Amino acid sequence: MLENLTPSSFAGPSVPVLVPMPTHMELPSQSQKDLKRDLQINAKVLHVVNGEHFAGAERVQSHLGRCLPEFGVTADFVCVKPGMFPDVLAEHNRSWGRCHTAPMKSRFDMRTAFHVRDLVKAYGYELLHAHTPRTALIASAASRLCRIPWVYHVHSPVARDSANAWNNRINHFIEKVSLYGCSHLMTVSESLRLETIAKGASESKVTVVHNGVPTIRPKRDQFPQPGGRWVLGMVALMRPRKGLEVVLESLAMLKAEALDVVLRIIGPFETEAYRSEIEEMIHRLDIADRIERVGFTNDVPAELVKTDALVLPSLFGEGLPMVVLEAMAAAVPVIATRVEGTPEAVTDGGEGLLAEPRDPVSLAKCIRELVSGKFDWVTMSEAAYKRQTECFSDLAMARGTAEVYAKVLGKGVGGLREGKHSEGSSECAASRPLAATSSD
Ligand SMILES: CC(=O)N[C@H]1[C@@H](OP(=O)(O)OP(=O)(O)OC[C@H]2O[C@@H](n3ccc(=O)[nH]c3=O)[C@H](O)[C@@H]2O)O[C@H](CO)[C@@H](O)[C@@H]1O
Ligand SMILES: O=P([O-])([O-])O[C@@H]1[C@@H](O)[C@H](O)[C@@H](O)[C@H](O)[C@@H]1O
Repeated sequence: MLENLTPSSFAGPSVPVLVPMPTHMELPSQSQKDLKRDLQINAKVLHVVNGEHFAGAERVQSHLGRCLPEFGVTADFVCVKPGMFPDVLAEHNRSWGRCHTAPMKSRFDMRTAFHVRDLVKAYGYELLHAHTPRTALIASAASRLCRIPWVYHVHSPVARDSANAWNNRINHFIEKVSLYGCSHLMTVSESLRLETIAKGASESKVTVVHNGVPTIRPKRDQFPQPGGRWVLGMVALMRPRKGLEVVLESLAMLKAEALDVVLRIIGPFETEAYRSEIEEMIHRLDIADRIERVGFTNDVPAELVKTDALVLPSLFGEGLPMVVLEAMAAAVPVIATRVEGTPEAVTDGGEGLLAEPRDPVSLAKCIRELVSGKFDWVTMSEAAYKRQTECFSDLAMARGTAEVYAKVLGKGVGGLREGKHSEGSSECAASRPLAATSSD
C-alpha cells in the first residue's frame, strides 16, 4: 500500500484532465545557462501533490521535476488524489521524477501522512514540498513524524480559489492550521506574497518564486492585420472564475460593430452543467458564428500559433496563470484582467492589454484597440516573448525553488539572497506594478 499503486488501480478522474505540453523547446539562452552555474545543493525532495488534474499547479510541479536536477536536486512526487499526474510522469520515464501514490480516502484521512513517512525512510528524502491545503496537512504531519522540514508553495489565494464558498472555507482553515511548523513559503506572485504576509506569515519566511515556462516559439506563417480577421484564444480548464462569460459578452459588442473577431475556446469544461450554461449564453447572444470550440488539447503551442492574442478574463483567484506565460513564450500578446499576479507579467500596452475584471465593456475596449491597430501587434508580440525569456523561464523558477531548499537545508553554494524575491526573478518583478488583490 506504500507506493506505486499503478494509476489503473484508481478510479478515473471525475472531471476532464489536462496533459502537458509537448516539447517545442529551443536551447536555453546564455542567461539561462548562467542560472545553473553556482548552485548545486545535492538534496532529495519529495513533493506532496494532489495529482488529480494536469492544470496550472501540476504544470509547475512537472517543470520543477524536470529542471531541479540542474541544481543538484532530485525531486520526486507523491500524489494524494487519484488522477492524471502519475500517468503523465510515467510517460516521461522518470526523467521528470519518480511518482509515488498514497491516496487519501477523505480530505482528513491522515493515514497518508504515515505512508509519506514510510516513503521518506525508504528513499531518503530530506525535505517535503506541499502545494495545496490538502497536501499541506499531510506534509505538516509527516514532517513531525519523520523530523524533516517542509516547505509550502502558494499557487492561489485559497480563500477565493473556487466558486464553492464551503470548499474555500475548509481549505482556508486547513491551510492556516497546517502552516505552523512550515519552514518556508514560496508564492507564485508578489501579490500572493503580500497576501500571505497580511494573513500572518513572517516576512522572512516568504519568498516569491515566480512561475516559469520553457522558451518556445512555434513558427508563425500568418500575422494579423487591422481590418482583417482576428483570432482570440482562451486556454483554460473552463470553470466560472476564469470569466468566459465576460469575453462572450465582449464578442457580442464587437460583432455589433462588425469587427471580425473570433474566439477559440481551448480546454475542457470542469462540468457538463457549466458547458451547458455557456452554450445557452452563446445562443442567447447570437455569436455562434464567432466561436470555435477546440476542447482539450495536449499541444497548447500548436493552438497558440493559430491565435493572434490570448484572452484570459479571470474574475479572481489567480496566482500567476501559466497560460499567460505560455502565450508570452510563444510570442502571443495577452489580453487579460487586472487581477492578482497577472499584471506582474503583463503591462497594459506592453506585452498585452489589461481590462478590469467582470467588465465586458473594458475587455471589449482592449480587444478593439488591438484589432484596430492602435497598438502594433509585432511590437507587442516581441515584448511578450522578450519578457518571458528574461523573467519567467522554467529554469529561473527551478533556481528560485532550489535557493529556498538551500536555505532551509543549510546546503549548497550560493544559497538564498536576502530579500523578498528569489534570484531568478528579482529584477524582473521589482520594476512591475503590483496587482490589486481582489476581495471577492
Ligand atoms: C485553482 C488553482 O490552483 N489555480 C492555480 C493554477 O492555475 P490554473 O490551473 O487555474 O490555470 P493555469 O493557466 O495556470 O494552467 C492551466 C494549464 O493547463 C494547460 N492546458 C489548458 C487547456 C488545454 O486544453 N490543455 C492544457 O494543457 C495549460 O497549458 C496550462 O499549463 O496554478 C497556477 C500556477 O501556479 C496558479 O496561478 C493558479 O492560481
Ligand atoms: O480541495 P482539494 O480537493 O484538495 O483539491 C482542489 C483540486 O481538486 C482542484 O483541482 C484545485 O484547483 C484546487 O485548488 C484544490 O487543490
